[in-house]
Amino acid sequence: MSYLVLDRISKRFGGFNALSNISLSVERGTARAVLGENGAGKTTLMNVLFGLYRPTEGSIQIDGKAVSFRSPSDAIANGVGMIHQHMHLAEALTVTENIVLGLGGLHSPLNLRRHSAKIVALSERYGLAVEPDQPVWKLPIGMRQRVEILKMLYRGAKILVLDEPTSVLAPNEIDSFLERVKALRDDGTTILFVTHKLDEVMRIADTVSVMRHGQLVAERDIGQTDVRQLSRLMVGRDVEPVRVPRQAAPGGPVLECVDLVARGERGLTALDRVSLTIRQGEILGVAGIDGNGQSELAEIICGLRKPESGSIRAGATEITGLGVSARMRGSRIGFVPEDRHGTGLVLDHSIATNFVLRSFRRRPVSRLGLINARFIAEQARWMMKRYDVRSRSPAQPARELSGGNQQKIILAREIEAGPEILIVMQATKGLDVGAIEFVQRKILEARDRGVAVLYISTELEHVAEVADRIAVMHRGRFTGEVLPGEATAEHIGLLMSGLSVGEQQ
Ligand SMILES: Nc1ncnc2c1ncn2[C@@H]1O[C@H](COP(=O)(O)OP(=O)(O)OP(=O)(O)O)[C@@H](O)[C@H]1O
Repeated sequence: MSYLVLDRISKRFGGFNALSNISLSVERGTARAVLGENGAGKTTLMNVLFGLYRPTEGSIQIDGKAVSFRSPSDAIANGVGMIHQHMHLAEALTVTENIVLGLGGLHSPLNLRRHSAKIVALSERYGLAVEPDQPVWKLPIGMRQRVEILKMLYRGAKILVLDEPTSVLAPNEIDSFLERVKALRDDGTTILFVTHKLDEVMRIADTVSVMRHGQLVAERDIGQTDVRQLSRLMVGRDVEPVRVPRQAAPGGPVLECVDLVARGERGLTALDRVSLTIRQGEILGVAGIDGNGQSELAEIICGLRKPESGSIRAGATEITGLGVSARMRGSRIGFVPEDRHGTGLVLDHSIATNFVLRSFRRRPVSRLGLINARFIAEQARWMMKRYDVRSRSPAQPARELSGGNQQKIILAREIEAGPEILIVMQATKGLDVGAIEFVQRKILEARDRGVAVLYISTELEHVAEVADRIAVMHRGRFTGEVLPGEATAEHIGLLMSGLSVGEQQ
């Protein structure tokens, strides 16, 4: 019998079947990829395995023994650890404190030192280097993720569930992360990982399960399949990169930034004299490894952050000193932020309410301070259809939707406000191939209506698909500008790491 068996698992939320009769078996010391469109039920299935949800029907067996989890601590006690898409560490505590938090008996510094030594030994064994005494807020994302993994291994996890683990990592961190996962598997840990990235599946999975609409639709050994087949199994059709020929040449300048200088959270220079111009009906792509000033650039243009010096013009208007509401008013600037949960949506509010976050003070959404609920509901139905937001009702809280559907809500709200300038950060992160195609198409349609788009992403291949020009950012500066199709990924990669061609070792 297989090491892990999920037997006919179903999960209903109200009248909605999120999982229907899923049976899945994984051998010890192998890696199973779980693929599927946004909303297919992957996270729900993993949450059932980790004790966050109780299945409506079905059972779980580990190593031949029936188990039933009422909570994540039950799952952990039975050797199941999970690393979530959004990390759950206490920022103010150190790495060691985070790892041992909840284990009990930790009050003496001596105990902490003992734990620290064991954590270092564990991290060396798996090549998961961490600094035990550093507070978590000081750590880059990649290292935080290692802390989460160590936390689970420290509790004796034999089955590790990774939910879209690479979606938070920079391209240069992904390779070493995948190597670490392989090392864990080769050491006997059973891995289940959810991803949308088919190349990663091919690189580290031994077997793959494909889900669609809450059901298991296919299972393959990795040697029996390829990227094209998996993509078809996921979305039920072939998906090609979007190619939308432009309707007209770009017009005059719409957004002009000159010599923007800014400091980041820790007082270091985040932007070092950045200048850019985007014309009407043009997409300027900004590629770069996360944390090289992209967020600061977007926030300064939107008015969420003040530059130390430099100027910004939108059309003929100087907007440098204006706040965010003045810039958004009159629908000048649309913003799709990187942090969908914190900035993009109000998670506890309904889909319909999230659609009107920009416009609730204006007619026809409200009049004399009274909300027009009927209009909001009708508009929500229209927007959901137009943007393919899959949900049972406009009244469903945004929190309950899958990542791809949440992103479509933000995009719909920002594009339908009719902006002249659209700033999009990490538009495709965590999205399935079908949703990526959809989102890219909507952005290209906005371009063809004359919107000037700043498209910031760490996913280079997607920048190259939509941008008219690509500016590469490194340490707060533009290190080069290239035309998609003319520059190789290697050349852009060099610019991303601050080297020019010929400088590489
Ligand atoms: N707590 C909940 N209450 C109601 N519906 C939910 C809840 N959690 C998830 N759902 C619904 O279950 C379905 C599956 O969601 P799930 O998050 O598992 O999808 P996913 O495959 O992980 O998607 P993604 O790739 O976007 O993360 C979605 O339609 C979602 O709206």
